Order: sequence, then structure tokens, then C-alpha cells
Amino acid sequence: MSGEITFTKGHGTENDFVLVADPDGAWKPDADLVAAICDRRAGLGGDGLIRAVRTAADPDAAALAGQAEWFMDYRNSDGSIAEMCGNGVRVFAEFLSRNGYLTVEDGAWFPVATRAGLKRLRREPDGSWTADLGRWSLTGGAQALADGSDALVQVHGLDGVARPALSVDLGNPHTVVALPHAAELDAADLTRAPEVQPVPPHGTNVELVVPVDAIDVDGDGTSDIGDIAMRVHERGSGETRSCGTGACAAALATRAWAGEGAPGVWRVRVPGGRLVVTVGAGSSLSEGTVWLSGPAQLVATGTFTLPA
Ligand SMILES: N[C@@H](CCC[C@H](N)C(=O)O)C(=O)O
Repeated sequence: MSGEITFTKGHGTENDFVLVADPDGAWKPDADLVAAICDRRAGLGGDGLIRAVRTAADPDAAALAGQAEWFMDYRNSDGSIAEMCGNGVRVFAEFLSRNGYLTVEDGAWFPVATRAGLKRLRREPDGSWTADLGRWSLTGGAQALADGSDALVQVHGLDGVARPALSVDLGNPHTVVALPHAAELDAADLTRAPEVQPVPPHGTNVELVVPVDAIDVDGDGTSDIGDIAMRVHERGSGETRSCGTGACAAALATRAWAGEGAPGVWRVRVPGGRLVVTVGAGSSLSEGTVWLSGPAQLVATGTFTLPA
């Protein structure tokens, strides 16, 4: 590919992406080009770039070629590579389906290859998508669960006190900090990356979370659905209006802090909308499987002239 590329702009709860179909793996954008495309003033603008390439045509995904037709090559807006994107994979599925690259029947799962392995997706009758993100774990394991934290995070704009946090692995790294009040969530300055100790070897996405409510659906006096609000500073992209894997991490860490009997379904309110996180059957408080549900919208298609 040279000269110009055809792109689609899409978002999931306002986590926005530039999507490019590259079935044969002919386009090899370097980090500078990805950053130029994602630039909100001089480029198209986006929290990330997603290249849709046939699994067999990309060396990073070729091992999964027999198991999924398409590979989501995800790049952050600074050009760095990320293993996984929960909002992006739903938008990717919508993109493949709307452009005829895949025939998708409502309710039927289909596989997608990512750098974090195979994921399954399903379109819901209302047009939203559910992504089976597969395995997650508390990075610090049982000890982190017993201690309630395995990291300390200093969030700019607050009182300067380093706060306890839990690290969650969803294929990509997350560090979740609980704040006591919505006012603190609003006051946090996420124009600067929160400072995490010990420094994660591959960087981390940082989620700030506050409890909102808990919902007793069946009236038995226990909470069936957890309800939290979250803001996120994404590795490689800065503050975004949503993060799907981040929403899962926030729900899973909050569930771990709540302990046995905590809900298995969580509503996660983000600045760009709402997501639903469903903890897989048989998951413990420190590891298991997880599903993410939410919207995926395509908003524009056009051509972009590549810099000479
Ligand atoms: N916004 C995404 C996560 C994108 C990758 C992340 N910035 C990283 O570097 O791990 C999501 O919706 O999960």
C-alpha cells in the first residue's frame, strides 16, 4: 500500500479507532506513521489504529491461521503495539461484518486472532457485541488477594498519597486503584500518567474506580449486579473515554476487594458510556474467564493520504 489508504473510523463507548483493511498484509505501518494517523490535529485522530489482516498473512498471527480467519493488529496512538483491546475487538467485529469480510449470525460465536490469543465474539440482537476475552488473573496471585494490593499508585491531582492497587492481567497489563469518592475520580489529573510502584516491566494501563451502587435484581437482599465508575489512563494513548479490558480489570479488582459473594455481573460507567462485564462461571476471586459487552459503532469511511 502506498499513496493513500482507505480507512473507517469507529468507536466503542467513545474509545475511538482508525480501522484499515489489509487482507493480504501488504501494509506495514511503522510507529511514526501510526502516531501521525492517530494525531487529533494533523491526522485522522484516534486512541488506536486497527489493521484487519488475514491471520495467515501476518507472521505475528500465523500460528492461529487454522483457528481464526482474521487477525486484529492493534496499535496504540503513540505507535506502540498492544496485545489486546476490548473495545477495539468489538469495533473490529462490526467492521468485518459490515464490510462483508465475515458473515455473522446473531447469537453465533466466531473467533478472532489477537496478540493475546484467540477471542470469541457474538453479535447480540440489539446490535451490540459480546467479546469472550478468555482468561484473566490477578498478576500478584493469591498473595495480592490476601493483601488487597500488590502495587502503589500515585495519581496526579489528588493529595499526593500513594494508593494501594491491584494488578490484573487480561492479556494486556492493568493496575486498578480504588478511590473512595466520585469527587476524587473527577479531580484526578490523567493528563499525566499515574506513577506505579513497582514499575511494571511492560508498562500498564491504570484504572481509577469508585463504587456507585449495587443492584439487588431479585430482591433477596444481596447484590446481583455491581455498579462502578471508572476513568482510565491507557498505556500508549493517555486518558481515553473508555477502555474495555480496563473495564474488565476494574470490575475484577473491585470484585476481589469485595470478597466471596460479590456479584458476577458488573456495570462499568466510563466517560464515554457503559459497558457490562460478566465474570465466567467457575472463576475464583484471583483468576478465571470474563466476557465484555457493549456497543460498536462505525461513523465514517474515507481515504487518507500517506505522508511522502
Ligand atoms: N482501549 C483498549 C486497550 C488498548 C491497549 C492498551 N492501551 C494497552 O497498551 O494495553 C481496550 O478497550 O481494551
